[in-house]
Amino acid sequence: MEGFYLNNISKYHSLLDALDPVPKPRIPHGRPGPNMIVSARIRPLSGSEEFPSAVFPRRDQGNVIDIHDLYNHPKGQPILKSSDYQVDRLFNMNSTTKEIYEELVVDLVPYAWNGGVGTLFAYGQTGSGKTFTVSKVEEFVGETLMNGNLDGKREVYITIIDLAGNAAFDLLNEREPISLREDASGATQMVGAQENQVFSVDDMRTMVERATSFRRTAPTLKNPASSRSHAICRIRIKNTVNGSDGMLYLVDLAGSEAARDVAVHGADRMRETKQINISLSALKDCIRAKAQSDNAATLGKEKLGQKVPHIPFRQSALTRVLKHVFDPASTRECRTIVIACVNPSLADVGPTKNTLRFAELLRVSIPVKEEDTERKTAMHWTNAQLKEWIKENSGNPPILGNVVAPRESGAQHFKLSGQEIEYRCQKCPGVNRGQAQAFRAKLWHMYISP
Ligand SMILES: Nc1ncnc2c1ncn2[C@@H]1O[C@H](COP(=O)(O)OP(=O)(O)OP(=O)(O)O)[C@@H](O)[C@H]1O
Repeated sequence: MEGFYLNNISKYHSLLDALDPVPKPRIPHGRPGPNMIVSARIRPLSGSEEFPSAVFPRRDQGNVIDIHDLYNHPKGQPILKSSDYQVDRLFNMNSTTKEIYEELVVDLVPYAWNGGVGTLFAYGQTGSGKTFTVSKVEEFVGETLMNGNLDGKREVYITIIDLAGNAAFDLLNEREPISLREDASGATQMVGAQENQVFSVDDMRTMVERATSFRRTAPTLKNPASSRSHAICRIRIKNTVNGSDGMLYLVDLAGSEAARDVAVHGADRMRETKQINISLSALKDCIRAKAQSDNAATLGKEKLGQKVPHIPFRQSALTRVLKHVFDPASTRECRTIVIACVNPSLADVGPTKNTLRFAELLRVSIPVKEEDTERKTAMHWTNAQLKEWIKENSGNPPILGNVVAPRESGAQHFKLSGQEIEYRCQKCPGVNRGQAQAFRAKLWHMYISP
């Protein structure tokens, strides 16, 4: 496949140039639930990358990511196959980890400081930037915890382990094997793992670096130092006065690798890849089931006696350690942040689509109709109200030429942010009330709400 892409790079560029410059709008299907945010980070192409980017983020248009793949049409010329995906938060090639930390992660720290359980996962294909992101986030978390700006007195302890298949190892103790056992309360304990107290930012940095040096890596086609295990950094924030301890779990998952990527390696590597993929698949099942269960709770389905999904957290060591995130019986409040990491290269477009398809599945979506009164109002405006709203909200530069007089068909034309838009009201032939409302919602979403 890479040969096909390589031979058709100029064709790819010409197909991209011919694309409609106004991307397809995407109607949001809801807004994120309070306890789970699903984000994506697109890393820059590396200097040595021979393929162009196939990933086009639209951060200011509802966090949509367009992917343009090249399809080898059996009966003729290659054609573009385009798809788009939407996440709750999107970070593009220029975003720094500091920005990601400040926009997405920083709130988890005071949340855990005050007794909550916060978890961050980075997942994605091998070489997509998971370790790059999580290791920096760990450093920033250390700074926030240790800078003395959080109220109250706490003690901070850190444990860092890695999981390879069902075996677990202590990365703060030279990768000594440890065991995972359930205690009487059903919580999974990392038996034998060191828990070190952290007194300063430097302490935290040193421990994270030590753990990284013991992490198991091996070269893959995409990454010469690919992490072949899942690393879990657990930070326990002990409340020495009262209340329960807060927890932060920062999880750098092993990269998913397609069989073709490991084809050059031996049977052991194939087995290892299979193990990684099995545990990632178990994790996906659990996060997905949890998202559905949260959705059901939000919509009140469980009250109506409808079945809530079973969460299979016993399927792997990884999901057992992270049981608190999924366990419906848990009484502790948890917040989870998912970062889907993406390498934008055209050669990686297949795994990228898988990563983003899964990110979409994880989103807990609270229906906009029921929850977002502002949007609900937007959907019920009259045409005169819509005109007024466009006039007032089109920002800078304002709508050019204002709203053009209605045409015979009943359609109105106006320019918003430099783009000509045709608004079709319900008087237009073939447009019913619902479609007119949906169109207003689309406008709202694309141009105003983000
Ligand atoms: N946002 C970024 N900016 C610059 N370089 C990056 C970025 N993200 C990743 N890289 C670089 O890309 C390479 C692969 O990144 P990294 O090791 O974090 O990938 P990974 O997803 O953890 O891979 P694996 O699953 O194989 O361990 C590294 O050389 C890293 O420095």
